Parts: sequence; structure tokens; C-alpha cells
Amino acid sequence: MTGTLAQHLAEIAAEMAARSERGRVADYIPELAAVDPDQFGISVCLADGTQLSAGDSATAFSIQSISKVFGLAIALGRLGDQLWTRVRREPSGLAFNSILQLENEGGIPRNPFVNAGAIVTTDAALGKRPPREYLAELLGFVRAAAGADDIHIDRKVARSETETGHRNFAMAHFLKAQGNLTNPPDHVLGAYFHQCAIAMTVEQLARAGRFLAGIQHLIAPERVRRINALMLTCGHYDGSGEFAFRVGLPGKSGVGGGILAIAPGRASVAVWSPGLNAQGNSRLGTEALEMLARRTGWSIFG
Ligand SMILES: NC(=O)CC[C@H](N)C(=O)O
Repeated sequence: MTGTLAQHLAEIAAEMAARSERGRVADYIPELAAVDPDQFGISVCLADGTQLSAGDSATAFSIQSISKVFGLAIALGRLGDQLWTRVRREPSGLAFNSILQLENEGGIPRNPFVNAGAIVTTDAALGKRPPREYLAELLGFVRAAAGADDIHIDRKVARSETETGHRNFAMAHFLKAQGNLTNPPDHVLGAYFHQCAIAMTVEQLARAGRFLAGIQHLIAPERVRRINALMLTCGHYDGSGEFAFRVGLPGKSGVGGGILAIAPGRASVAVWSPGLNAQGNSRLGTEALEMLARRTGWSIFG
């Protein structure tokens, strides 16, 4: 299996390196606009402990919204099912940063992976603590999951988004007005922007996802199952249906071009290519996962 898998990964990386249509790098966060789109990396951790990688697998990138998965794990650990009184579990059918639904639906975000839902989840994970303390817990969790100490927050990316993230400020203030934030909006967003600015390689990210594949035990299996359900239905925003159709795995994307995909019981997979499709998900990352799922038969739908 590992021999053929290594071959699959090498072939996928070679094919992705040759693509000319690579999507558009996120430019609404100035610091991310400067990333070279000509990069691609993939890494897979298997249940037997093997890890195989190809392409730019040791280059750190901004994990952005993939961090929402780790933040959700921490919020659920602190609040348990109480979190679901403040955020729902339905796909939004709208862009990750859309404000439209929030007023219509009384300040209760559709799910923890759209920005509004992640802002509420971050507020819940913060509790009454200063953002610094929450970020230390989050980094500790990610480092423990990845088995790596050299994972850091890229402060330039965090600052870049703090200076330009006006849509997120608008949402946080609206949530506050609706009584769905306990902390001041700037504290919550300080934590949120810094969490999004965690930089990791696909090798580290694939290892950090093992607990979601059930091949490392970090949180209760019941929570793992639920986080996977949300990744499948909401992890790619208004591209979630298409991702389930093409790849058939729970996945979480970020505008840095990373995707974490989970083959339950089998593997944790991380891909990265900075160019995005119209829904803000990695264009080549999705294509690579589609190829991998087809070749391995890992789709959860058989
Ligand atoms: N989809 C994403 O990765 C979005 C995360 C980004 N930090 C934002 O809030 O806009």
C-alpha cells in the first residue's frame, strides 16, 4: 500500500506542478497576496503510523480557516453542547465572509466554520481569559497534535488582517449587539486573527489531523465524529456540496490555500496550493484530493 501510495503522491505532485490554471491567491489580506502561487504540497498520515509526502511539503503556509477546526475542538471541550445554543450546524450556502444571514437569523450563525460562527466559537473558547491565554492553549493543542514544537503564529499575517478585516469587525460588532459575544469585539477578533495566522507545513498539518481520523486519541470519539460531520457539510462553505461530490471526505479549507481532509479510520491528508477557486477554496488542492480519493477509494461514500 505505501509503495503505491508514494507513487500516487509523486504523480499527483508532478501533475499539479505542470498546471497553468492555478486559481487566484487571496488578496484581501495584503500579506497573503504576496505568496507565490506556483507551489503545491501534499502529505498523508496513515493509521499504521506511516507518513508520506510530495511536492513543497516542508514549506510553512498560513492555515487560516483550517484553524477553526482546532478552535472548535477547544470550545467544545470547554462548553460541551452548550455551544450549540449560540451557533447552528447547517451549511450556509453563502460565502465564508457573508454578512447576509446574520441579521435575518437573529445573530445566530449557521455553523462554526463560516466567519461569523468562528467568531462566536472563538469567544466561547476564550471564556473570561485574555486572548493570550487562549492562543497559548490553542498552539499547545496544535503542537501536541502535530508532535512538533516549531509551529508558530505569523504576526505579520495577523497584523495585516487586523488592519484590513473590516467585514469581520462588522460581524463581531453585530454579534455583540445581538448578545452573542461575551467579550469585547476587538479581543475576540485579536484571538481570531492570530489563530488564523498559525503557519504550518502540510507535513505538520497532516499529523495534526490524525486525531480527527481516529488514529490518535486527543478528544472524545463522539466529538471527533461531530467535527467530521460539520467538516463534510460546512467545511468548504458554499463549495461544500461540490467538495463532497468530488472528493467524498470531510475537509476544511483556508484562504491560505490549505485543505485538511480526513479519511476516517484510514488517513489524515493535508494539501496546499495558494491559488483559490471562486468559493475561496484551494483550486489545485481540491483537484489533488479528488485524484487521491479516486485512486485510493477513500471516499466515505464507498
Ligand atoms: N476562509 C478563510 O480562510 C477565512 C479566514 C480569514 N482569516 C478571514 O477571516 O477572512
